[in-house]
Parts: sequence; structure tokens; C-alpha cells
Amino acid sequence: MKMRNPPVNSLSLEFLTELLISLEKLESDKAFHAIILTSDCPGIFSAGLDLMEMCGRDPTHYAEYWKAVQELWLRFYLSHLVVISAINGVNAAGGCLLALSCDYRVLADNPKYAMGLNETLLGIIAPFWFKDTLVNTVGHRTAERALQLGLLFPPAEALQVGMVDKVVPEDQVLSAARSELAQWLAIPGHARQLTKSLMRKPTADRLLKERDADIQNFVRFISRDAIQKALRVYLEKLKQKKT
Ligand SMILES: CC/C=C\CC/C=C/CC(=O)SCCNC(=O)CCNC(=O)[C@H](O)C(C)(C)COP(=O)(O)OP(=O)(O)OC[C@H]1O[C@@H](n2cnc3c(N)ncnc32)[C@H](O)[C@@H]1OP(=O)(O)O
Repeated sequence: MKMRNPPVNSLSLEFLTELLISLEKLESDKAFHAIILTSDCPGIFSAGLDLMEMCGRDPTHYAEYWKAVQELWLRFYLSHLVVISAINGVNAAGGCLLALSCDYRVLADNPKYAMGLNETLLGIIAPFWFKDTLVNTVGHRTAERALQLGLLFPPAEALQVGMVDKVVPEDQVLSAARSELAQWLAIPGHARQLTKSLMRKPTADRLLKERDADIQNFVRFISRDAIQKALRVYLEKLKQKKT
């Protein structure tokens, strides 16, 4: 599955919906057993959630958007398919969450390709299920430091803390993901799927139990004047970077 939403694969509502439909199609076709998730945007895996969806819109839109974000995470996190990410670019916040929801991560060895949950740098907060997904991957202490500081880890560090499983030269990201896949596909499917569910269901259930409250919390938080201002300032900084 190659993500293509130029220029930065930001996860807009439309793009989230496309990803969701693609995933559902693959999951419902018995011929498919696995996905390699990668990017078609040079140098960028994903810039995360689309800031334009969270800025200057009305509460109904925020609620619709957040429901789609939740849905995509739940579907990827609990997918019965083997999902491996071949991370071939910088990967921030919501994009990093997507990669963390995969079963295995291969990252291209380019110092520019940092990844992490950098929400605090924007003046916003990673929701509890982003946090849980990170904790499940790198452990509590590393997650605590990474989340508070909004750290984006370059490849060597991402490997060291366990945010990714393998770092390979850039031209080998896909072939490395394919080689890894062979090992996962050699395991009896039902045993692997049930084990995945055993490991992940408690984390997913936390959100499933509180889904509506989580949407309301997001809408309240993102609608605050101070948060809207912080997002506008961040977007402006991104634009000024060019001049
Ligand atoms: C209670 C819970 C409350 C809240 C939780 C909300 C959770 C949010 C999680 C998120 O995912 S927030 C998004 C975090 N993402 C980032 O911080 C990444 C921001 N982007 C960048 O750092 C850079 O764009 C890049 C390193 C990814 C790529 O750099 P470069 O190749 O130099 O491209 P540009 O910076 O020039 O960007 C091109 C173009 O795209 C726009 N853009 C970038 N990121 C986003 C984004 N996330 N959403 C919307 N638009 C984005 C950027 O402004 C440029 O637009 P132009 O109109 O100037 O072309």
C-alpha cells in the first residue's frame, strides 16, 4: 500500500477515508495475507494528521475528523493481516502512530528521516491511545521522555529505543520488508492472528469503551482559542521555513 497524498502525505479526512477503504478491501479478500505500508512521496512517509482539518473548522467537522482518525487506528492496529511498514521518509505524529500500529517497522537509514510523536512541539497533546501505542512499543520511560519532549528520533536512535525493528540503506527498505514478511507468513495464520489480538485487544478496548468521550474531549480541546492560535502559529512557521 503506497501512500500518495502530496506534498507530505498529511492525513486529511479524504485521505484517511481512502486508506480505510483500501484496508477494508484487502482485509475482505481472502487472497491477501499481508500489507507493506510505504510512501510514494519522496523523502516523506507522513506529516501526520492534517493540520488544516483541525484549524478554523466547526465542531461537527472536528468530531467527524476525529472519528475517522480513531477508525483508521483501530482498523490498522487490529488488522488480521500482517502489516509491515517500510518507512522511507520523515514520519511525524499521526504518521508515526500509523507505523507504530504495524507489526514490524523497517526504516531507511537517512538522518533526515526522523520519526516520533511530536505533538507537544505544536502545543497539543498526544491522546491516550497514541500514548498507549508508543508505550507498548518502546516502554514507559522512553515513551514518557519522548512524549514530553516531542522527540523525533533519527534512524540510529529510533532503532536503539525500539521504535523501529530494522534500519537499512534507503534502496533496501522494500526488499527488507519483503524478506521480513516471509517469516511472518510462515506462521499458521489463525495462531498468529489470535496472538496479535491477545496482545492488542486490551489497548484497543480502552478506546472502544470511551470512543464518544474521546471525540468530545478532542472537539473541546481543539476548539479552544489558545489551541487554534498555537496551530496557526505552527502552520505559519512551516510556511515561513521556505522563505
Ligand atoms: C486531546 C487530543 C488533542 C489533539 C491531538 C491531535 C493530534 C495530532 C497529531 C498530529 O499528527 S499533528 C501533525 C504533526 N505534524 C507535524 O508536526 C509535521 C509538520 N510538517 C513538517 O514538519 C514538514 O512539513 C515535513 C518535515 C513533514 C516536510 O517538510 P518539507 O518537505 O520541507 O515540506 P513543507 O514543510 O514545506 O510542507 C509542504 C506543505 O505541506 C504543508 N504541511 C506540512 N505538514 C502538514 C500537516 N501536518 N498538515 C497540513 N499541512 C501540512 C506545509 O504547510 C506546506 O504547505 P504550503 O502551502 O506552504 O506548501
